[in-house]
Amino acid sequence: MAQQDPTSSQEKITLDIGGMTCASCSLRIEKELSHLPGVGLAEVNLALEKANIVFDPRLISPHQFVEAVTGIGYQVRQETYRLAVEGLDEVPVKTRFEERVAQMDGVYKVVTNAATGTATITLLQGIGDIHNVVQGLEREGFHISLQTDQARDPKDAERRSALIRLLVSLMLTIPLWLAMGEMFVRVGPRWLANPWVQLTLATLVQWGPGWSFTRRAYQNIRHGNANMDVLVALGTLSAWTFSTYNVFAHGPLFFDSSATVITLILVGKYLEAVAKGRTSTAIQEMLALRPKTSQVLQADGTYRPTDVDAIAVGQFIQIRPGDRIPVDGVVTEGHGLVDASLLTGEPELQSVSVGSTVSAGTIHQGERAFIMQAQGIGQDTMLAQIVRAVEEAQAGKAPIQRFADRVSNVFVPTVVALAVLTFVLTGGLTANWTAALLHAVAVLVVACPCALGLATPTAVMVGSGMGARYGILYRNGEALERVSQVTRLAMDKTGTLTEGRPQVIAVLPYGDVLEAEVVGYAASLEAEANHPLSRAVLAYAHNVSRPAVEGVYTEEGRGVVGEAASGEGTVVVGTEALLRDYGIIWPQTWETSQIAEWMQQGATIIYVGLHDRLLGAIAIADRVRDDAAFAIQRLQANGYRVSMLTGDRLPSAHAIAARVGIEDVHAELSPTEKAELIKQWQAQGERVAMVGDGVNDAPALAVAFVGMAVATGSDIAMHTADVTLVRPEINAAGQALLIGQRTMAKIRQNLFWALGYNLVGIPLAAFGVISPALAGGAMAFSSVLVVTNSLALRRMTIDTEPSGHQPIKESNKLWNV
Ligand SMILES: Nc1ncnc2c1ncn2[C@@H]1O[C@H](COP(=O)(O)OP(=O)(O)OP(=O)(O)O)[C@@H](O)[C@H]1O
Ligand SMILES: [Cu+]
Repeated sequence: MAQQDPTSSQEKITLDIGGMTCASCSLRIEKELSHLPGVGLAEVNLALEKANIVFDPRLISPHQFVEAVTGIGYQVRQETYRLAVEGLDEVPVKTRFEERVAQMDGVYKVVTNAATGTATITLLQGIGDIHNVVQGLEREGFHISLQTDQARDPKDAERRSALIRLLVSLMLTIPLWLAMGEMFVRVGPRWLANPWVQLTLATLVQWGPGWSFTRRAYQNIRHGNANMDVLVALGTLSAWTFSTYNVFAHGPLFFDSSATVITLILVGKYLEAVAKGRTSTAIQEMLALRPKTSQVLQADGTYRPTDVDAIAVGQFIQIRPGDRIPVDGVVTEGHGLVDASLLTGEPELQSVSVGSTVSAGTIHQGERAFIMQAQGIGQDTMLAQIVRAVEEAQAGKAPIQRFADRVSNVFVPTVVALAVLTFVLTGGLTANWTAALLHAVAVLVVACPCALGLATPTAVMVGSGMGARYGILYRNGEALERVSQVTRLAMDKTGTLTEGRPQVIAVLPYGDVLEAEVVGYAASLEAEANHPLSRAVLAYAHNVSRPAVEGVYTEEGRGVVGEAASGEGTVVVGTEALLRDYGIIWPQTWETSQIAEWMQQGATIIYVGLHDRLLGAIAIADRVRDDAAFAIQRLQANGYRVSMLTGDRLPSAHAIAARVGIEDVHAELSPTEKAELIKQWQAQGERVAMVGDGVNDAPALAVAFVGMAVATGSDIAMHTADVTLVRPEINAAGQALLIGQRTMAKIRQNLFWALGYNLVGIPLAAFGVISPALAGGAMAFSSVLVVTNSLALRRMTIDTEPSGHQPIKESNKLWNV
């Protein structure tokens, strides 16, 4: 596989695809793209209208993707911008400009006009960002102004023209209904019954608003594909052709059928598009969290409103009460009260002061303004990362969809065959070829491949959007599906069940060793390590002198080792076993009762040794997360087995486990042993979700059926985890499982409905129980129903109280100093 070849480079792009009507379309595009050279993976999402492509940029360029997609009759949506460029009338400037622009990310086409001094740049939607292009060009020394700031969303235009088509179609069809009614109830003007009037109206519908179906059907058939349009076009065209023939042959007319089917399907498709648009509201809401302008410090010392896109790293920004924070950064003056609920789902306001980090998209709810300095802008902000993560999850396919894809692949040909069969059998048996044709037409238009195609992706979109609202990010549709099957949770102790902000609570020097010596040596080593325990030691040792050490390295899950620069020997900090391994002689009787007592209270003990001498021990305690006990109890009440895995000693582990209500404790595990244990459980048929913070549990996260990473700090780019919990709460793990279950239930419901609809609808149509017009209406609304059903997921309540159980009300204070 290309990804495993170290010499190949992989890039990923997302294209916006237009013109798809059902799963046959998305599968066809997928096939076309994945057969291109240099493409590793191509996934096309029908609901989002997006194609995700992983490719090797040295073998293929995005231009070829666009050609491939348009070549089989679909469009890649583009955005067009006009720029005024200074000096464009000089040939060298013009040439250089064209060269530069063409090389920029996402630029599909550039057309310059020397006479007007303007350039028209076409960007591929989803890849190109006009602000980046403009900034890049300005860095190259061009003087540019953007004339149309916001490209019109091509989807809006599509939707508008769809609405116009549907209204035109409706206006032309209503007279046909009246003509129909006239035959029965004798109302309405007589001339409507005139065959020529009917022919005119139906022809206008068929070749006006209905042309889009015929055109796309033709394009599909020409490329060896059969999609929904083929069914609609075949059905309506045969009704129309036969009626037209009958105008001359004086036979029965059923122009109203073809026109009604077209009108109803246009209505259905329009409603479907509107509903599909709503499945991504979670992301749009998140993007709207960014303000347009903010108060940025100018050279003259005043704060003035500045476009958020123009904020640079290092600039100072004034955040007034009620302001939205524009970029990621750190507070440099004053303090604030930040509401991050829309970003992470965390309901409580966080108070921030000088040195605290703040994230773009959060809201300042305090009384007074504070000043922050920009650190992360644009695509680097946590908000941007979250949005990207959600978008990626939404675009990917859940495994359950493969089933729908398989059905879709043969769906249209099967339906066409059934329609032919209906025509031949009904005609042959009854000799009524008019009825035979009507039945066949009904079969063609009642069959709905779109509901089947939309069943999974719309639910995945709404589900992952719901997750984002609660600060739960699924890596892809597969992760969403997997969490629904979890049977057991393995919880890491440090940083997961506890807050991951451990503090030194006591130092116990051995013999006549000085406390400063114990702390000093420990700090020298810990300065080079990256472990929550290191931070605790360093914070405690901030005014203790640290002896120089060399060649420091980390013994994963055991401690840190180095050489004293003074030549006194090896310095070791970590577990008792580690110190023994390095030849430190353990004193027979030494304060063991004191240490045991600390461990009983949940503290972690680390030891410090030099050469062969024990210098002492440091006790470090971490607060248990506020909601841990409640969340664990809730998980257990919901039937999950919960276990604790830790590298720490058993007594300390038991102390914490008792506090949160976990009975199954596995202590003194190395990172690989944690992974082994999970493998063992999985071999016994359990599906394990490992919840960890990514420090020393990456192997376990990787082997687990589901890896859930509790995000620490502002780095949520945890690409190895299936689920990232942005909100630092254990309860989020349970909510992640719940959202997965609900989403999968919704998908099953959708698939059941979509399949059942076709299984019932097609026979009914074949036996003439439903007329073609009714069939068309049913088909249109069945897909609307599927999307609406997915949207109902948004109303799911993720309550935070356990059902029937009271949260344990126990003091969370770990240490009584
Ligand atoms: N940087 C370090 N300094 C000192 N001791 C360490 C260090 N890293 C690990 N240790 C020792 O090794 C033990 C196991 O470490 P490990 O990182 O595997 O687990 P942990 O952080 O205690 O807990 P958990 O496994 O729950 O995350 C720790 O309890 C500690 O005694
Ligand atoms: Cu349909």
